[in-house]
Amino acid sequence: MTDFDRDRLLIVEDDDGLCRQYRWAFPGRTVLTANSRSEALAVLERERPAVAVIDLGLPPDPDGVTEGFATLRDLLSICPDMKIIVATGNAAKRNAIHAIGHGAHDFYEKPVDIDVLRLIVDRAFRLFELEAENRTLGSITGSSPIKSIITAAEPMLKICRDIEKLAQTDVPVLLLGDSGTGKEVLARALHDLSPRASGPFIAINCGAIPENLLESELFGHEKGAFTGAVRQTLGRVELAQKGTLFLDEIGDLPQSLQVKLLRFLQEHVIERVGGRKSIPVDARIISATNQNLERLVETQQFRMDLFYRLNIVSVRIPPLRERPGDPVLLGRYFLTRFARQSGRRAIGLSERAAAALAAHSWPGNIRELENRIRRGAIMAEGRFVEPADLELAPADVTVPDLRAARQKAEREAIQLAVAHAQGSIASAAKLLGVSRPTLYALIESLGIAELIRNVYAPQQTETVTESEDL
Ligand SMILES: Nc1ncnc2c1ncn2[C@@H]1O[C@H](COP(=O)(O)OP(=O)(O)OP(=O)(O)O)[C@@H](O)[C@H]1O
Repeated sequence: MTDFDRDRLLIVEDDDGLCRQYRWAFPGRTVLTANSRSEALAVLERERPAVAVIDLGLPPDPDGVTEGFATLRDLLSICPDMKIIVATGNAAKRNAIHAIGHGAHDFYEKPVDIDVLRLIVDRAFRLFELEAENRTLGSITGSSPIKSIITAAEPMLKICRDIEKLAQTDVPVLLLGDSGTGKEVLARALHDLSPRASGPFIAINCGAIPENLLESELFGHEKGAFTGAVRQTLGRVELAQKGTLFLDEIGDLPQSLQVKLLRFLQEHVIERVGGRKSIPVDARIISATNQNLERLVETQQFRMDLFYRLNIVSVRIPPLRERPGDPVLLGRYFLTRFARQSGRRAIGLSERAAAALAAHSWPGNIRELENRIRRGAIMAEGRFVEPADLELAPADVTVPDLRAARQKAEREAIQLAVAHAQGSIASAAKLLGVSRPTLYALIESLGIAELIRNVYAPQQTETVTESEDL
């Protein structure tokens, strides 16, 4: 959902008196109020506020926080860009921190100090504005430097950086990756970022065209070259003059045409079918395949000399299951896009649907994800797409909590340091930048004393075994 109203503030609060107070507290902004989660969602859909303040204690659980958290989750599922500030009663800092962990922008403690809240709200609006500008400039691409590539996964970000560098050169690039991993999107990005961007980008799928038509499709033909050749026709290679030629499924190129393509790569000239003239063509070549070209070379189905010409630089694109976080990021992106294209109301991914996306193995990669989300956007009955709408089995919603993640990291760091220090706790403490007693305490609290004793420090004198501290 993109068309937010940048001055609308949603207050979700079940106390009518407080609601009235809030209405006067933000001059210059349109304050919308809701008493419950369902009202908040209705207002969100109608008015699209950029910032919300929600009381965690909402009916039917006014003394607890479950309904407040459910509201936070639902609002963010529909509008992940929205800035949400949570109000916590009774100095319950733990809840506030928990809320931030679940995507809230900020929190404040009740009773309300309007001046403080106004500052927090102003800051949230400012941040929203800035992010909105960034989104317009760079579209919602995760943190990807290339507009058309939505990703936040490190291996793909590295590829985007490589593509940016390769775009400045004219070397042939071979894109390797399974079907639907985005080879064509990357080929186009390579062209768009290159000095050839104002020239044509011409793609041809070598596997999709029958062999007897492929030659003329690639190199063109003269009038009368064969029955039915009623006029001169330019081939894709020639059409790519001053631009980029993208040869998809290059592994399917028949042997006879491999020779002709090789000649073009060596001499930068082509001959149309039925023609005698050599025509110079200046085109950058990008090829792609999901086959193992080296194997095809070994079995002599693909010419080795052509392979080396095409494979000056190769880029291996990881399958979607090896891009942590991307299924959900891309899922939200496609959902927003489909809702906008079809003019339907905005819907979000339920927590269960996000977990199912993250757990699925994506044999069809991004094309499969796109199709499933398209289906989900049509089938969803409520405000949220559920796993069944995506034809996915529900997965466990197990988000690792921060404490467990920290303990795991600490455990690993300590084991590494003790191993490095060959069992000396004093040296390990130095390596880790903590005092020796602190390290002993940590080892004990993490329950790894025995492991350290037995595995990492079997022969040391100064080990955990004889620790005076433990
Ligand atoms: N990182 C990405 N961000 C957004 N959309 C993507 C991304 N990667 C791929 N897509 C979309 O996924 C679909 C499949 O991508 P693409 O056609 O580039 O894959 P491919 O590897 O060339 O597939 P094939 O080998 O089957 O031709 C396209 O609709 C494309 O727009």
